[in-house]
Amino acid sequence: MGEIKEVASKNERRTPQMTDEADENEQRIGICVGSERSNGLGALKWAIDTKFIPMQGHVRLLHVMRPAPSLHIRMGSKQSVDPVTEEKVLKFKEKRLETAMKHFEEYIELCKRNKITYELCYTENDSVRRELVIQISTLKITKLLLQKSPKPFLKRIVGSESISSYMRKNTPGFCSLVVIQNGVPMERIQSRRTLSPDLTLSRTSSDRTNVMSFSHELRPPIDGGVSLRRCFSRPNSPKAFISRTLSRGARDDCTDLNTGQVTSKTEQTTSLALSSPYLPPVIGTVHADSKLDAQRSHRIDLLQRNLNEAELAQRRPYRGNSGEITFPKDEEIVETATQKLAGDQRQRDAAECASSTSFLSVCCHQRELEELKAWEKILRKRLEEETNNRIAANEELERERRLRKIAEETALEMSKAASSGTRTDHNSWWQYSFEEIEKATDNFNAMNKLGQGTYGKVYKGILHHTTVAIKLLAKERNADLHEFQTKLELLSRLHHPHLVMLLGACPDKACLIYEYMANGSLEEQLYSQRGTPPLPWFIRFRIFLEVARALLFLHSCPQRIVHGHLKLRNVLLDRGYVSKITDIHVAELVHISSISNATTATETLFTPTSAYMDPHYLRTGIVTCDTDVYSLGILILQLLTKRPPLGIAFSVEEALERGQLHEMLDQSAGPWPLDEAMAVARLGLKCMEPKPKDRPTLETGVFTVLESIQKAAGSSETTAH
Ligand SMILES: Nc1ncnc2c1ncn2[C@@H]1O[C@H](COP(=O)(O)OP(=O)(O)OP(=O)(O)O)[C@@H](O)[C@H]1O
Repeated sequence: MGEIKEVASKNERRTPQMTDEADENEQRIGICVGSERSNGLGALKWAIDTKFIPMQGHVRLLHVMRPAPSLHIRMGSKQSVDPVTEEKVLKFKEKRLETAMKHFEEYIELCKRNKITYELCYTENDSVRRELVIQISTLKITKLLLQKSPKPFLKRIVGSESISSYMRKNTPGFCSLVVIQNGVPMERIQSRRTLSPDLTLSRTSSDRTNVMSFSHELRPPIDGGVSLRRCFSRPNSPKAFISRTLSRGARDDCTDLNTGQVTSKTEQTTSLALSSPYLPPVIGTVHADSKLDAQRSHRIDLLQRNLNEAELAQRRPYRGNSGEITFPKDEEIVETATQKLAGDQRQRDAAECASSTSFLSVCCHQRELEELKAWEKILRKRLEEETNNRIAANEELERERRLRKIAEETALEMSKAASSGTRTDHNSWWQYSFEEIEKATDNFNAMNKLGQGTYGKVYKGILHHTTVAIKLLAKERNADLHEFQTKLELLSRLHHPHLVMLLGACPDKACLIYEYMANGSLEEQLYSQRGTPPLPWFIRFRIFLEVARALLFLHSCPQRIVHGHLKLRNVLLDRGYVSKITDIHVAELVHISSISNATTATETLFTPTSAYMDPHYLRTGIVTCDTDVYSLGILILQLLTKRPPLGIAFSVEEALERGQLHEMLDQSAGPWPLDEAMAVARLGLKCMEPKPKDRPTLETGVFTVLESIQKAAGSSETTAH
């Protein structure tokens, strides 16, 4: 506050008369100081930065506060005075003024830094916007800067008109309005209203309360009343100000407790005007010294009035103790009048204190209640959402716990089964209803369709907040329920990092639910069908090994599972391009006898893809684990060359013989390490030997080569990341 005084003292040169008598051509800039810190400060900054306010210029900072509500108390009515309440009022008013002054602090600091003189115009009115228009007229503001702020929470709910739009419509013609938003002027409006400054002084009936008692002669501000305007050229200490306002006359406005509306009582005001001269409509700079003088003079006015009253009442002769008729002495009259004045004043202040405190609390409570109700609504909604989320999360957790338990039990049983050769009938897959599947796929919405294979359509879906792939098997493939469930039992127990996991099923409608593989099939990636960049050679090297590991796992299961139709489309890639084999629901049906290590496939159970098919199987109809090795050979050569399976072995063999393999390699995979590529190409050809006995075994022949080339691939992949 000290600093404020220092700056403000520079303004003492500007008297109200000076302000009022300023040159008609002078630009009078006003800035609306909102109750939020951001609301107006940006406008001032803009005005300074753009020299809208010239160097050593002058600005009027207009801040309107809503008045403290109060009750009308009839003068002279008897009220018991509670000294504590008086103190409360004092504190309340002190706080209020401090609040008002705080709004100005940063503005003053900014003006001071930029050598701009200022006037602080603090007024109170129920309608901030209307008061601003009145201020424009009164202060003859020619340019008003208004910072547009985002609609506050309650305003949004209530949907009331913003100050800026009101000002757009009501700013007097002589004043142009500049609306600043986000530090830039959004609009410059020369109002269409053509009212002269004087005409715009006319107020509405509710404003009149505060204006009709204004005097054109310069009278001091006595009342800090509900809508009375105050202007400071320098901030007085709140205490000093409060003591002034507390010594004022009675209020001229009444408040309806039911509506909370402050209304005027003309009769009351008129009588008050005699004793409570208000600030003149010409708002200029009023110095603290002159205010103090004025205050003193006002007190004398009051005293004078009381003296007159007392004199009238007491000038009557009275009978003394001795029985003689005497007239009261002057000192006695003065004494009585002074006592009456003090008594009246105490009574008024106490009454006002009690009423304003109670009404204030009613109003505050009403407002708080409204806000609280709005908040309560929002919080209730949030609480509901959070409760639902928590319930869903708990359910999911519970389900996962159950699944984990099942998985653990299954693993235990499997290991037991592996050692004892027995099978368990315990379900290890999660069962979903068809309604759940429909909901998960949005009724099998075409947008969710991932593809279609020999056995049915595949959809993307969300089950329990998890993305899954749902394979809806074609009807004719729907085996009897018991058989289907038996298959599921086996498939769901196949857990391997390079096998697509079967998460569950809907046996009634033959739906299989798999983990979702975000990067689709190897075929889609190799031919960039998803618009993704080509797979680099080192990822392809890694995939060879991953697929071989998955095959070895299947072949090593107690039931010895042959995949039977391994191909690019049956190898899927997850988000991190880790490959996993899918579609083993057909292969699992082929149980290889532990004695012969071979079985005959029936047409319905085993439908190989011809180009990938092992010639041995085509010749004999017997599938063995070597059948998968043959398919792996084709897959390797395809990933090296990006060529179709038919005739691929012949082409690669020839290229190798000519020492021209590099011509065959898929150049989009990047610079292949040639030695490693040749080693893999040879391995692929070996896997494709027509006779199974000439093919390498996975454990020895295949892994030896694939693992040896991984070093080159591994270091390149690490560098690529
Ligand atoms: N788990 C999955 N995650 C993501 N996409 C998948 C998944 N399973 C299948 N797809 C997509 O659905 C397509 C069809 O798969 P599906 O297994 O039904 O047929 P296919 O393997 O392409 O052909 P076929 O049945 O003849 O072997 C795949 O190409 C793939 O793009």
